[in-house]
Amino acid sequence: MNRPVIRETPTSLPGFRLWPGALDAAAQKTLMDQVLAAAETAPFYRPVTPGGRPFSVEMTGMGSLAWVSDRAGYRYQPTHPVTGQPWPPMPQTLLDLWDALTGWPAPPDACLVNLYRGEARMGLHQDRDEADLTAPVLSVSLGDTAVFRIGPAEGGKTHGLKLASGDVCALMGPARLARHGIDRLLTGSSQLVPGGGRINLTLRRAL
Ligand SMILES: O=C(O)CCC(=O)C(=O)O
Ligand SMILES: [Fe+2]
Repeated sequence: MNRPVIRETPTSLPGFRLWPGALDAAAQKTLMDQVLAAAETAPFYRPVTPGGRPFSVEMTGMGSLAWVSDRAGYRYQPTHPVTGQPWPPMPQTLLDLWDALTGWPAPPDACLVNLYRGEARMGLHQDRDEADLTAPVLSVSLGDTAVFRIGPAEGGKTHGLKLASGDVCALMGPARLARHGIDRLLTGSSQLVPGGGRINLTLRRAL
């Protein structure tokens, strides 16, 4: 993978960091191919909320753990909930990206892969199922541009910004528990995802 672009967009939320175009077209394609290869053994599936409502997003995972949701709740687990098999390994390119951008001394152990198609969205939430809530969350966008919404942990005003293919952002430090979600996709804005849509990779330290 090419060295990430160090250009960074300042944002009004301390600890929220955005690297527009961190992955160039070639790096996006390489990563897309790695995700598609992983999805051959760990297929995308549609989780349900603890209340039994299907997510509009389909998910899979990579790494020793991945986040799952079902009637029993939210958690990280070492196996795919449908196949029962271990998650495929996390590509080295993602481990390198984590190092380069977060500088966190320990590697991520979990990569959640979200697939958004059509009207799929993700409601405002905090990422707080991880053991150490001081470790960063690093998020990579591939495919269609999405309108991402983010605001302070405590509530109050949120703002929307576009995340395009190749953009990388992080929730770190004072923004680690920021509320965030995906309002909608700009459908057809990219051809990277076969069949259309957007893939988001979220690297975290679960344990
Ligand atoms: O798709 C995104 O950019 C956000 C995903 C997210 O917030 C999550 O999976 O927790
Ligand atoms: Fe999240």
